[in-house]
Amino acid sequence: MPVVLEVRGLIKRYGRFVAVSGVGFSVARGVHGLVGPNGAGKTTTMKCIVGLAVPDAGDIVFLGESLLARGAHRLRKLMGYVAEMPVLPENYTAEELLVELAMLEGLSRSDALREARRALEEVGLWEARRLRVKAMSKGMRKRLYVAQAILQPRELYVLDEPFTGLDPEGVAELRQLATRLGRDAGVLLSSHLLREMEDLATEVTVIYRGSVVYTGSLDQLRSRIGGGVVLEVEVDDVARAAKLLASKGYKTSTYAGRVKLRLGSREEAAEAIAALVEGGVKVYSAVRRTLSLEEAYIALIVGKSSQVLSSPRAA
Ligand SMILES: Nc1ncnc2c1ncn2[C@@H]1O[C@H](COP(=O)(O)OP(=O)(O)OP(=O)(O)O)[C@@H](O)[C@H]1O
Repeated sequence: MPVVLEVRGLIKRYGRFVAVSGVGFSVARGVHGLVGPNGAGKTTTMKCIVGLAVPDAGDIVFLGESLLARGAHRLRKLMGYVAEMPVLPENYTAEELLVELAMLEGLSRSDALREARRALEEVGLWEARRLRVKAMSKGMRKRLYVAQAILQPRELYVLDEPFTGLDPEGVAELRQLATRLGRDAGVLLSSHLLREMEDLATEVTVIYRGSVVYTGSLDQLRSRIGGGVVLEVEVDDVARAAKLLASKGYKTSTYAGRVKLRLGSREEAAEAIAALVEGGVKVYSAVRRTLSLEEAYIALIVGKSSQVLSSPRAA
């Protein structure tokens, strides 16, 4: 797969604060997920790629050319960008706005109209093409912003948290669109949820506090960290159960009347339950299941499995 974009040792500071600290990854054709919790540095990295922020160090190589070199801005026409919180002029209709933008990109009026209409159809805004931006819902604005990014074929699409503000239908449509775009181009798509990358991205880069903690295939990431097994036990006294299990060397977390622990083997489940019963704890139910991708992701970014178990939302 040819590499479309290579980010090398990217550093970006805001004053003395280092927001991005030596980030490196490469994007080939297809969808590449840029995943990390809030404040990890996803938007800053993307802004450096699309030229809205100037890196302090490192390099960004796009189609074999450094974007930091003189004159490289012409290459940015080959990138489509969807910002996390787009601002659009309120008085334009969807169609007028896209035609203007396409003409700014150098298309003739008739070509601009044709491409604007195609883009409107692709993002599901055809019916709303005569609606003014000010009358649009958040989700419609988001779709319109996606439309401006696909006005012309690009080599790279940079989509910053594109699913935010979209309804489930909008999310499904955008996932399809991203997959379609990824057939002929690189698509760098950010999210704070790794699970959003399932059945979408083939490659992912996970960043945490400005540094890359994983870059590579989603399958490899899954097999590397996703093989864990979790036991959830519903008990009468969670505090006592947690203390008992801790004394046996288990790392636990508790929530909603349950104790959750990570297991190394099947036998450990039986041992843990036996320890609870012998210790006088009433066990109402016990469920053994594999670690979800999201739990594994939290384990990866936090670097220790005990933190995984403390997240009830991950269950
Ligand atoms: N213009 C700025 N000035 C100062 N600090 C900034 C600026 N922009 C971002 N930061 C800081 O840099 C860090 C990374 O921010 P960034 O927006 O890149 O993270 P993110 O991964 O996109 O987060 P989110 O998922 O919340 O959008 C954060 O701590 C943020 O507060």
